[in-house]
This record gives sequence, C-alpha cells and structure tokens, in this order.
Amino acid sequence: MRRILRLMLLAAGDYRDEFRRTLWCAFLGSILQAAAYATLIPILYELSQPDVNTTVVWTWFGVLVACWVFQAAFHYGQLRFEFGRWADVLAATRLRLGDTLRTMPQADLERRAAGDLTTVMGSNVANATMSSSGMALLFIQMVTVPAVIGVIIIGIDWRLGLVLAVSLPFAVLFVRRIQQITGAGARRTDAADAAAASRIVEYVQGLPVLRATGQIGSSSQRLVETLEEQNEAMSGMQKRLTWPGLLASSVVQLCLVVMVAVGSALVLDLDMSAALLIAVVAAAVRFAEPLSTMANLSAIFEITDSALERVGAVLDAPALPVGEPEARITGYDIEFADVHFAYPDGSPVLRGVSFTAPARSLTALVGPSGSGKTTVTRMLTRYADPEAGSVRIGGLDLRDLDPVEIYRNIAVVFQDVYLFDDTIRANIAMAAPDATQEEIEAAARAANVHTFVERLPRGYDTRVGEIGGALSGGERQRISIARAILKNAPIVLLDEPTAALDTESEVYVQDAIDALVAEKTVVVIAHRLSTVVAADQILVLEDGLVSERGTHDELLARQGRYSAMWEAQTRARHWRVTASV
Ligand SMILES: Nc1ncnc2c1ncn2[C@@H]1O[C@H](COP(=O)(O)OP(=O)(O)OP(=O)(O)O)[C@@H](O)[C@H]1O
Repeated sequence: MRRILRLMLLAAGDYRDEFRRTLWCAFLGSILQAAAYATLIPILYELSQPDVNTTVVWTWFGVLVACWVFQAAFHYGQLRFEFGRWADVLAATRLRLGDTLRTMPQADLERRAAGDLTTVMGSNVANATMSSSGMALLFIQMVTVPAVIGVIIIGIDWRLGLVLAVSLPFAVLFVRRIQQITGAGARRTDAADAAAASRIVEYVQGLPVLRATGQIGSSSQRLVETLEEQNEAMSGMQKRLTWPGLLASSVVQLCLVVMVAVGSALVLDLDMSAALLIAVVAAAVRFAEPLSTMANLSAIFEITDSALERVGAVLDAPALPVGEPEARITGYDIEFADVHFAYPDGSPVLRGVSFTAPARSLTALVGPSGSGKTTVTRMLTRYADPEAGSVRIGGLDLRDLDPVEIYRNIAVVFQDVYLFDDTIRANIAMAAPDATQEEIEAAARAANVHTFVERLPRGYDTRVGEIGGALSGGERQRISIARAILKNAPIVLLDEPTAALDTESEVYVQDAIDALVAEKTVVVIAHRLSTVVAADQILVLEDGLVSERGTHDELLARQGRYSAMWEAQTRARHWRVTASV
C-alpha cells in the first residue's frame, strides 16, 4: 500500500498536497460513515425496550445526523478533487512525462519501443491518474468502515465479534489470491498492450513493404501473434479469477449466515434481545459488503497499480546529469579526446576516437558500414556520455552542458526525414517558431523548396499529410534542410542526406546543403567519397578508430585505406557508365 501511495503521490506531481488532503477527507469521512451505521444499534435497541426512553433515542438520532452531515462535508472535499482536479492532474502528468522523455538520455529512450511509450502516455497515464484517486478513496473506505464496525460489534457482543474475526482471515486470503492473479494478469496485459501498440505502429509504417511481400492482415504473422498474446493475457486472467472470486464472496455470505445462527441461539437462550441482534446484523452487512466489493474490484485495483508502476518508471527515469546547467556555448570547434563508447547490449563501438574540427571547417567521416560514423555524430548531440574520454564543443565538455543548449547550437539533417502532419510552413518553422514569413521563405528559397511549394495549390499552407506520398524523397529532404537553414545553428551534422536520392534530386539537395553549411562547423557522414573531395579534413573510421586523416589529396597520396576506397568507387562508377553505354 505504501508503494502504491508513493506512486500515486508521484503521479499527482504538483497536486500532491491537495491529493494528501483528499485522502484525509476520505479517511475521516469513512470513520464518520461507519459511526453513523453504528448509531443504529443503540437506536434500535432502545426502541425495542418496553419503556422507550425518547431522550436517548433522539440523542442518538442527533449523533447520527451529525455524523452524516460531517461525513457529507468530507465527501464533498473528496469529490471536489476527484472530479474537479484529476483532469488537470492528467494533463500535467502527460506534460511531465513529455518533459522526462525530453531530458531522458536518447539511448534510454531508444531502448523503449514507440508503442510502449504510446501506451504509457495514453491509457497507462489515464488509468494511473483518473482511476487512482477513485481507487485510493474506495480502498480507504473499504478498510476503515469494516474496521470501525468490527470494533463496535466486538464491544457489543464478543461472540458475534468472534464470528467476524474468524471469517476475516479467510476473506482476506481469497482477496489476496485474487490480487495476485489480477496483479500478474494486469502486468501481462499491459506488456501485451504495449507490444501490440508497437507492432501496430510497425505494421502501419511498414505497410508498403508488407504489401510488396504479401504479408498483409492475418498473414502478417508478427502482428497476429502479438494480438493473440493480448487476447490470451486478458481472457486467461478472467478464467483464473472465477474460483477465488466465488470463494471470497461465499466466505462473506457465510459469515453473515453464521452470525445470524449464533445470534439466534443467543436470543433463544435469552442472552441477547432480538432487537439488538437485528441491529448488529444490519451493521454487520456494512462490515461484509466492502470485502466482497474489494474482491470484485481488485482487477481494477491491479490495473491501476500496474499503470502507476509503468508511469512511475518513466517519471523516475534519471535525466542526463548536467555539470553546469548555466554554461553557454560560445566557441564552435569540436574536439573528441580518446572517446570510448559501447551500446548497452553490444561490444565497444568507439575505441579511442580522437580528432579536432576547427570552427567553420568541414570534416567528413568515411569508412565501412558499422565502423562507428553515426555513433560519432550521436556523441556530438549527447545521445549518451562516453565511457572514457571527452567530447567538447568550444572547449566545453558536453557532460557539463544542458542538452537543450547543445541542440540550440546544432542543426542535424538525417537521411530519413521526419515531417509532421502539419503545413509545410509549420514544418520548416519547427526549429524557429518565431520566424517571420519572410525568413521562412528565404530559408525555403535557399533550400530549393520554394520552386515546388509554389506549384502546390495552397503553397506553404499545404498540409504534408494531404500530399504525403506526393513529396519525393528529395523534396522532403529539402524541407528538412530549409528547417536547418532557418535554425541557423553554428554547427551542422549531416548524415548522408543525398545517399538515397536520384541524380536530379541530388543536385537540388546538394545546392541546398551548400547554402546550409556556409560559414558553419560541419561534420558530414559520406558514403560517396565524391561528395567530400573538398572537405578540410577526411577521417577514415575503421572498427571504432580513426585509422587515417587528411585532405583528399593527402589521403590519396598515402595509398592507404582511403585511396583503396576511392579506387573502388571510381572503378564502380566507371563500370556503371560503360555498362550503360
Ligand atoms: N542503438 C544501437 N544499439 C546497439 N548497437 C548499435 C546501435 N546503433 C548502432 N549500433 C552498432 O554500433 C556499430 C556502429 O554503428 P554506426 O551506425 O555508428 O556505424 P556506421 O559507420 O554509421 O554504419 P553505417 O555506415 O552502416 O550507417 C554497429 O555495429 C551497429 O550495429
């Protein structure tokens, strides 16, 4: 219970003090509710006496009314938060989750599948916040009311109290069993939901490939298997709940039957008045009722618990530590000093990379596939911190810098362009939301976007989603370069932006890149060596190490790995030309 309470308070965030007050309201309200039921015992008892003392009856009736009035006041305090505040808590928690995802190391983020995070941000956070308040209050009520009534019944007649005391451990045992089953079931269902969400995202994104390979609908085995597991997780839990559920409610009913039997025997022995028995049994119904409610609701309790756990795991995720949050980048040279890095599940990828890239110079990274080129550019955006060595920008160790400050100074153009389902204008302005229309158009012209946007009926106001498929790879790439030009960051990282383009698109995109990189510190990953002949320095990466460095001419003269790669690519180009003649 303490763990759940901690998670609830974590989910309540800035509203945690209000939430605490609500829990107190629920606790005090529950005691008063139980006390109100208990007043029925002296009232009924007195009414059954041959000479009724009306003062006693009215006094207890006054206590009953007072209990209900105060209970209603506490209930109001509880409902005000439950209905009035939780929508705010939900919105605030989603924003906090969004913030945590932003500050979480990129490497940690990547380890979570997209669908998993969608489930956390969607249904998990809704279950965790909206139902957790209701569940917490219900839980308090369900524990407090029987406890108070139980104590009062024991005080009135220990034998009837004993019946309650004996049946309680059995009821608790079955409720615990139900909780174990629903707990395991809810976790399995949540994991299955997250896996299904990931598979659905993957299925939708991969539709073109799936169509081409005939893996659509039920023939898409991976999706079918995940949906089957989701179904099995849900129905399996329901099946396993049948017997414990039945037994838990039977114990509660049996307890009442035994109590009536014992009470009747006492009445027949003239050891107890019939009126008192009726009053005690009426109160005992309130003792038993929450226990069966608890058994019926435990599935919802566990779903809430599991959702809280998943939301808590994201909220608790450690952010990248920042040495000097106030530090600002003022110089734009880059330095890698003996950088070692391995992905969590793999062998070392960078094994002592060292180089410097002076400000406003162009550094090209070349090398075989898997040699670590992309990882070098990732380290520059503080994707993760090196295991040894340091990465510096303008003399500042990235470990000291807030990732927001790093991203403010770096523009990245990837091979795969992500465009949001918004207007072309909004997609370009993403990195500079305050940019004027003139600035957006200037960037678009520089990136060769203007020419094709002009041809669209709604120009810059055309939504990318409306024409998604109608934009060629080169056009999408040019939009992403316009975005980077508008951002005007002093450092530019290019991950082979022209690699997947046809020759005509490549020319347009190359022009756009030229406009982007002028006067910037540029690091570019290149597979086609012809695109980086003019680089100030070329670094050849092999197996996580810089094996050669120099200008194109210097490296050719060295007759090493670079010169062999150049030879191979020139031969391939020549072969393609002769083959097509
Ligand atoms: N997120 C990741 N998790 C685990 N291993 C990774 C991850 N990303 C890359 N790797 C591994 O690290 C090594 C270097 O990858 P990297 O992408 O940096 O190489 P690269 O030189 O850019 O390759 P390519 O030219 O094919 O893009 C590869 O063995 C790759 O499998």
